[in-house]
Amino acid sequence: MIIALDQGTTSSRAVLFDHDADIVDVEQQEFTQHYPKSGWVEHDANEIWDTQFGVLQKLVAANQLRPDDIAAIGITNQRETTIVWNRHTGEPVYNAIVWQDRRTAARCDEIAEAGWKDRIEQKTGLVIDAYFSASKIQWVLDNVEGARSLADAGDLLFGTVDSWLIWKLTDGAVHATDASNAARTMLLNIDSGQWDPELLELFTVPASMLPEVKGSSDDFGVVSFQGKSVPIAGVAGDQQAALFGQTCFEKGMAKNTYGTGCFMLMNTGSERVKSQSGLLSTIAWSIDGKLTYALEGSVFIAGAAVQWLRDELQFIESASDSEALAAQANPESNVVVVPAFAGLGAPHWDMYARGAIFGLTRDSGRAEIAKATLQSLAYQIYDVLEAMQKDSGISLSQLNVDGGAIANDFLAQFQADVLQKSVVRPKVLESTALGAAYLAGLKVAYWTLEDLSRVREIEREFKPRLPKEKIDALLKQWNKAVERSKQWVESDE
Ligand SMILES: Nc1ncnc2c1ncn2[C@@H]1O[C@H](COP(=O)(O)OP(=O)(O)O)[C@@H](O)[C@H]1O
Ligand SMILES: O=P(O)(O)OC[C@H](O)CO
Repeated sequence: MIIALDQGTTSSRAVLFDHDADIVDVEQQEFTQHYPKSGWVEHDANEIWDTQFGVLQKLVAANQLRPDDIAAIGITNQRETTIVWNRHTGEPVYNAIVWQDRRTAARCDEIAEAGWKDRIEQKTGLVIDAYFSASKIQWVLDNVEGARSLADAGDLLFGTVDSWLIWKLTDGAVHATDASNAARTMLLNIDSGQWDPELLELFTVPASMLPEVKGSSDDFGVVSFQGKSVPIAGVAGDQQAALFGQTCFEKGMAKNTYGTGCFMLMNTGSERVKSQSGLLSTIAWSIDGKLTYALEGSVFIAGAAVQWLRDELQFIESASDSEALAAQANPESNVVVVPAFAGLGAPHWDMYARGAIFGLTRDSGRAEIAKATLQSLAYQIYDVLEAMQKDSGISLSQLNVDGGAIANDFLAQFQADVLQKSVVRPKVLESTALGAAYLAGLKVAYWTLEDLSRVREIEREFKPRLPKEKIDALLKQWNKAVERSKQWVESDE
């Protein structure tokens, strides 16, 4: 069997897969989100480790696993989130700065104004935005007392969450990442797959802090377990892992994952596609020294908007209750929610947009707001899919979906309506974990690529039901709402 560790934005999961790629068991634990200031989002890196290791131990105990039962471990993770720790003590010097965190927006503006936009896009495939790790590392070095001098002395290490977990699991023996995660730092040249000295200088990051960049199906060291060694053999950023888990192995195949955010990725093969529409070019995976690229549309807030309904507005007790509440909404309601809580990602890229509710009338209530919130996920994906079809020149006939929030049938049906395309939901919604398991299993010859293409099963296909004229009218309102939420906060706020 293979164990996948899926370290997401809101929870840590350990998933056990058998040889048919069926889930045998899942253990999951949520952890604390810290919002120290408006626009800032942090995690405690030790809590990330404790919850991740805790669910691994629970999985092992619940299934009475012995070392020989586990062919390999795969790791997949929330990407870009930045951890800096001391290589001697193992202690993080600051909380993990989460991908959603906007604190470095002004620094990113400065870099853009200094004329770096095209050069950064050419090297990294990314747009200049606080989303990526580079400006976050610089922030830690510039703002945490003593960090800069420790870094200059070679005492600090940087890692995205995968590197942190690998380092902890191997007792500090391995400081490594894979190419798909490295591509999200804004420090990697995605053509060569190497760290880029010019970008390291721009973001003032000493090369000694950086992890070794390995393949996604590779040797990442071993975990000692009951006196034996279990290999860590697969690592990928969660969105690229989901693309792999959905067996999108061929150029032109795409998936969308509905988790905390939404991330649509299309495999573009061995060629990177330059986006004209605000999408990212990124490394999908690196296998046997061969890089595969993807076009990506990143939407920052998706399932997180449902958490907002649950936690801040307290309209529902659990995320899944949003489906029944939305069903009670007045069908004539024209409420539109723009969940730009962390600015807007693709294709708009506005760090200063903020969330808004439009079209409220005296009879708008919880149900109407819940429905509009779920609809906002589908509209955001419509915008990204349009951009992706334009950039790639490929028209998708259907959308492969996965992730926690697409278990919601209202959302899945509305997504099919908005796109006027079928939405195809696989049996295993945990494509992210599955992808990491596949990458690990391939490395240790537990599976072959042919095995993997055979095992994907569809649970349900949602076909469009609403007429195009109705959708066009809804999209017009959505576009108006998005325009009005842009540039809401000033850059110096
Ligand atoms: N039935 C549901 N309807 C709508 N949203 C849901 C549902 N179940 C989970 N979610 C949302 O999906 C997200 C969890 O999905 P998951 O794939 O576990 O995300 P992540 O990997 O980002 O932590 C949460 O933000 C939650 O609010
Ligand atoms: O934790 P998730 O699944 O929402 O994914 C987060 C992304 O990797 C951020 O880029």
